[in-house]
Amino acid sequence: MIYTITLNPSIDYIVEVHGLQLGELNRMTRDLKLPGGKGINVSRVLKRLGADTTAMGFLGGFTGDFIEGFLRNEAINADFVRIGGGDTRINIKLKHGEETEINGGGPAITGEEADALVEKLSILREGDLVILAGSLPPSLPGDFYERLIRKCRIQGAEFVIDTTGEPLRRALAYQPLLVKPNHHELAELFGVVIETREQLITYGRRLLEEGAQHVLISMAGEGALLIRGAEVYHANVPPGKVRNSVGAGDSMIAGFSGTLAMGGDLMDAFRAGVASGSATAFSEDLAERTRIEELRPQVLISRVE
Ligand SMILES: Nc1ncnc2c1ncn2[C@@H]1O[C@H](COP(=O)(O)OP(=O)(O)O)[C@@H](O)[C@H]1O
Ligand SMILES: O=P(O)(O)OC[C@H]1O[C@](O)(COP(=O)(O)O)[C@@H](O)[C@@H]1O
Repeated sequence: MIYTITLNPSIDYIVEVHGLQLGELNRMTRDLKLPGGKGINVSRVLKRLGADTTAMGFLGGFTGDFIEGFLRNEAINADFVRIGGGDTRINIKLKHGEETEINGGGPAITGEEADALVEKLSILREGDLVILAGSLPPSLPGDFYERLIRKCRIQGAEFVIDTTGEPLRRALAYQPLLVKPNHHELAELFGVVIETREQLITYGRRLLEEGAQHVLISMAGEGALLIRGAEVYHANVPPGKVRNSVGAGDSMIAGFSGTLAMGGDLMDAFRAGVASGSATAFSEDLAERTRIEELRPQVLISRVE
């Protein structure tokens, strides 16, 4: 069974404004509300790829109700801790020729609510996969991901983690099946400027040395690198018109992890990851299966080292 954990879900409020004028009244030319947060996006894409998951994390208020209802409509199992201290955040995705994102901090979560989520993980069994993804709401302690990971390990489950900074760093020692920084997050993690593919590989390898089993470095329209042991592979992205890159990284994690979990080999997983990421970048909402299947054969993988 695959579980996703989103500690800080969101409603993604996608707003399009032509000719945005700061300091003036602007009218939306289009808007759309979607459930968001990294683990929730992974659950939605995995459902489309034919894998059932249970989505977990924290939800609160009317925004939490919206997300639960949306997941129910898509027949995705949800087992969230309901919080009393505020509404799940609303993240603004402003399309004005470019994409500008304004993400909320997140509601207050009490110690008891945090404990309740850890307790829910007692359901995990050997062979399960847990995908932990997204930012930590500010009210949770910095080591909360580590607490969840320790619980996964005690229960015998594998885990994937997609977060940034110190929580990602600390997760490495527990040997995640996959980490997927984008090129900016990798540079930020090591406090360096990265300008070449060689530098990406050097710092990607450090994540392996610190414990990760596989490292995917996503580079938006430039494709991705996969590092495992001494091997390094590059994948291009297929051609297409970019409509919405929000959720592209989450879709990549879903395609990669889902393929491995369903018994596919590493190159199948890499190809599915890139095709899923690009299919989302070329769609309004997250990618549909048909689009992913259409792009899959167009992803060309080459061994770099
Ligand atoms: N502009 C794009 N054109 C084609 N594919 C894209 C584009 N942006 C993202 N993707 C696909 O999605 C994957 C993840 O995107 P990226 O933006 O690097 O991740 P994140 O959303 O985590 O920042 C990329 O490796 C690629 O396969
Ligand atoms: O938890 P964070 O880092 O604030 O990110 C949350 C945001 O990331 C998303 O999950 C999209 O992530 P990606 O574009 O990296 O795939 C949005 O749905 C959400 O608004």
